[in-house]
Amino acid sequence: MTRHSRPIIAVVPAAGVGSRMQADKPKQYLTLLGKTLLEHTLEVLLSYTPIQQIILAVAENDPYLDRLDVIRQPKIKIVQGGKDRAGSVFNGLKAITQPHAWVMVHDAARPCLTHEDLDKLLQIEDDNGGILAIPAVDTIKRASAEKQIIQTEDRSQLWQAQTPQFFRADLLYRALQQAFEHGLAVTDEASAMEFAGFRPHLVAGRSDNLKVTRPEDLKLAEFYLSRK
Ligand SMILES: Nc1ccn([C@@H]2O[C@H](COP(=O)(O)OP(=O)(O)OP(=O)(O)O)[C@@H](O)[C@H]2O)c(=O)n1
Ligand SMILES: C[C@](O)(CO)[C@H](O)COP(=O)(O)O
Repeated sequence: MTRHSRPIIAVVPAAGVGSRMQADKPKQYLTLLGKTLLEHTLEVLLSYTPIQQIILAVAENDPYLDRLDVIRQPKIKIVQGGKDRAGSVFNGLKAITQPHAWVMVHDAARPCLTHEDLDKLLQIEDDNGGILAIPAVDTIKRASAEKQIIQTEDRSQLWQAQTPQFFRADLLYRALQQAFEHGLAVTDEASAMEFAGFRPHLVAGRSDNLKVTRPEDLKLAEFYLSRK
């Protein structure tokens, strides 16, 4: 199976409530430049031709999804999300039917992703897979439970993980299963793959591929999208 012949499937976890956003609806349905955050994210993936299918994991009884025309695109398949992000991703993986597929897991909350970064990720072809990430640019502090700064970390080898995270779908499925069985708290796919013994590659991404998480992130994301 060469790099160019493997099926590429995107799994988009979009079943969160966005509690840190403190908004009146889940953040993926907040509007930027006249479209929801989810529409922006899906449009980036739909327009990236190497992606053959998008599996979208949404909350059970999501009352917003049906209002979006984009979800009726034939490339998009809807599945029910899980109790946490990893559960939503796992449900998405279960819906992949293509043998030898590779999966790009991308947060619905990251609408500013570029095809330029996707191209970089697509260069990965060994079973370790890889993720977009940015090197730490601030001084990093480790704080005690009382949030008192107790020490400064060496940031020279620290990176902030982003998404997409790109792996062979079958290997990621098994790695997540193993992580769940061992009660591992999985906040990204790479942590499950590392637990399974793989060494995912770090691919330097753009710092504007932010995850919209807190209220102030929305205007920043809108600014980045306006420059596209
Ligand atoms: N049970 C969940 C929880 C999160 N997500 C998705 O995972 C992505 C990244 O998670 P995060 O930014 O934490 O989103 P939320 O969990 O919605 O935010 P919060 O933690 O502030 O509630 C988001 O696109 C979110 O919709 C998901 O699919 N299923
Ligand atoms: C997957 C991720 O975006 C990589 O940084 C991050 O772990 C998601 O964390 P969240 O708390 O679920 O937003």
